[in-house]
Amino acid sequence: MNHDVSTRSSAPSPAPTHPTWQRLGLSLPALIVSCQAVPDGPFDTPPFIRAFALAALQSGAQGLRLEGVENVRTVRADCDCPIIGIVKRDLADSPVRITPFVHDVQALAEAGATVIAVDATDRVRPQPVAELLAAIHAAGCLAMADISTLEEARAAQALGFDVIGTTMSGYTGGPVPEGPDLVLVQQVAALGVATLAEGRLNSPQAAADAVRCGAQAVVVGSAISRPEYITSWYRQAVDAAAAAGSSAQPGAPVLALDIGGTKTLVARVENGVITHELQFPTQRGEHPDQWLAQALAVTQGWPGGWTHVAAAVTGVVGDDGLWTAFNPQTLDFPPYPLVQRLREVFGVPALALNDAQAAAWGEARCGAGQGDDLMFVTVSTGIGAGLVLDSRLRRGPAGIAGHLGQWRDDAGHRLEDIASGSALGRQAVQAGWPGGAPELVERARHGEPAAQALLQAGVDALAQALARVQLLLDVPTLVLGGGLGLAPGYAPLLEAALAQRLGPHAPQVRPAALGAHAGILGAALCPLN
Ligand SMILES: CC(=O)N[C@H](C=O)[C@@H](O)[C@H](O)[C@H](O)COP(=O)(O)O
Repeated sequence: MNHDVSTRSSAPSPAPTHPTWQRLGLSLPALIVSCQAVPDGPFDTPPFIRAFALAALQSGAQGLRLEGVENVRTVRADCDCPIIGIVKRDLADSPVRITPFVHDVQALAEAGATVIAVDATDRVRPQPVAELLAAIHAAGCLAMADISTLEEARAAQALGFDVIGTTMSGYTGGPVPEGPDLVLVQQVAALGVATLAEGRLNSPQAAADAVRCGAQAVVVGSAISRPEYITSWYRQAVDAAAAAGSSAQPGAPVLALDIGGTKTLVARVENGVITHELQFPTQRGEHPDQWLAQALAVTQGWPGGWTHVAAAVTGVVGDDGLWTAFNPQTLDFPPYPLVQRLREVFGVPALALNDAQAAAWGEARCGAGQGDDLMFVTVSTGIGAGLVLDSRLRRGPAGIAGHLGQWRDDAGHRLEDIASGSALGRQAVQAGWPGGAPELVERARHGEPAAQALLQAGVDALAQALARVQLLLDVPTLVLGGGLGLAPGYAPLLEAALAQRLGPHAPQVRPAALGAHAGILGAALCPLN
């Protein structure tokens, strides 16, 4: 049976640009399935490896990664697809396991491997990586470097490897992380090399995230071809669900974080009441790992413990827990697996959501909108919103529900760039009022026509957007928060602008009741699942 898999992909994909992908005949992004059995487990024989391989190729995989010369030879007899071959050895004098010897390279090439992968980590090894690379190329194969750090990726690129995989990240010391190393995927892709994400892509979502982070191909192994691992993940998940069900009772203590563009607030919340809290500047330019490390450090001595950790953050958090910046001017960082890292750093179950969404939930549960469906709108540095509809917080699978500030008017201006506190502050300074937005509000209150006109223009832009939301959703209550939203005189202006557009159908405008704590309380009161 022949499998010309290079023509099998039905997914629309960009033309392969990197020479490696062209030589392999892969359409991108490519799914490569690693068919490796648990050593000495019930599937650890060439016929089972062959069956996994053929099943994968019949279902959308374009290539395979196989361990062992016999397995490569057996599968090659049945398919023409690219095969990444490796040999694993447990050596007494080196931690390197993947294809450590030149004779392994030669045997894999002879058995039919297209690509040969070697461990290219910076560790003690029996034969230099450069010798293995030369042997791979001499055998007419492509060379893949399995690396664990950006430095190793750079070294492999300099040596002339054809493709670099993040395979070894998490396996060179210390506990193995729960999820894939998407930061490394992103860093390697930025080098401009053919980038293959590999390691702990244990869900379709994780594989898709790796592609979003720049990988042109993904290797998925255990989640497809190690039923023993898959079974144990299910076992752990159902056990954890049972444990969370008993611990995360309403009122149980929660550690809540609110990570904003300028400051991070951390608090322990029990029964909806803040028992401890602390604030520190968000170090812009640092990696999100640092922000979590600082939150962990400052909460270390707090008594009472917590059942889980909940984060409200600026930006977007999707269903998969991946955190991305929506407006990099507010806070910029690479896509970050926030929920997973919270779990790892704090050692307890975790959830995360957008800060305005969290504030909406906080106001709905214990603030200005108790019992009502509502729209929460914060007019502050930016403009954000959150929706509680039919008593449920609407986040959306991508996490973008409520990102009102990102709306653009007909001229292409983003709402928060023309109507937020910082936008009006900039306009005030341009008008000659160095006190920015607060001075603008003050001058408008005292009847200065120029200040009134500026403020009114911002209010009108927001009211225009809110009127459209209202026509779509018919929300009875609009809870208004944020520095500018709560400034004296702002709410009546907005109310009037809404009434002008919606008449009796305008929502009732109420000031937010929880102030700076809305996000942290909302996150803390969010159900864990
Ligand atoms: C570190 C190491 O030895 N990785 C090996 C490399 O071939 C395999 O055990 C992995 O299964 C493979 O990398 C795919 O990863 P995952 O099974 O997590 O999808």
